[in-house]
Amino acid sequence: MELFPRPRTEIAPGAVHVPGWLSPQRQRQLVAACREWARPPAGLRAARLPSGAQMSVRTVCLGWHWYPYRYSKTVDDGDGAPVKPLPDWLAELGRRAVAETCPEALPYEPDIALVNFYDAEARMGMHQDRDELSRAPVVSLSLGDECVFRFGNTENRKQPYTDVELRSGDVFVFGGPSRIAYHGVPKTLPGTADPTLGMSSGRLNITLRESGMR
Ligand SMILES: O=C(O)CCC(=O)C(=O)O
Ligand SMILES: [Fe+2]
Repeated sequence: MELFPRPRTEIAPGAVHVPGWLSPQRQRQLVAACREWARPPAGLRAARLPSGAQMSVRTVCLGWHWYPYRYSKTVDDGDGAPVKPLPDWLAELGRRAVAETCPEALPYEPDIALVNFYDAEARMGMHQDRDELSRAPVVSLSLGDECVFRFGNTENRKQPYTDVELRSGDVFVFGGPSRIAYHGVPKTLPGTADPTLGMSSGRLNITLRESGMR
């Protein structure tokens, strides 16, 4: 229980942070599921950017495999295996998040999940999520260690932006005028996770998206 419950906040038009949205039981279920998804084939790996640099975040994809800067049904930049399916229960969870934060975006049929794992050193630079054809909202679920999530503007990586603390169980939905806002994770706060969650260390983030592709 939070001594001072964190309020639901609209960070920018169309960008809503709902703290503590996932029950502890649901968080444990998601952590266990991520552990399964991370296994090969088509398991967890660090994507390589066009510059040649490897991302510090490791990712496993469901539904469609993302690599800089496109989607595929197979892991073209890795073992070549078919991407794992996105389970209906996870799409349903995304739908519930949209229904509670931006019902005008319904119906919502996410067919992509990117599962990101951050160790203590991992970060994600400011970027836009714009490899999807659909402009339906992105639903972001956080598990494990807290992080600083930087949510910016649609023009560039710089100010104005807002730093939001995302904790395990929080949902952050961005759509509408904020759908292609720049965002990133400048740092995580190692050691802040609840030990009963089933993760010894690190942070997991799941983003659900609609591809607009067939
Ligand atoms: O880890 C996060 O909270 C954000 C992840 C993200 O922006 C992405 O996967 O595109
Ligand atoms: Fe993103």
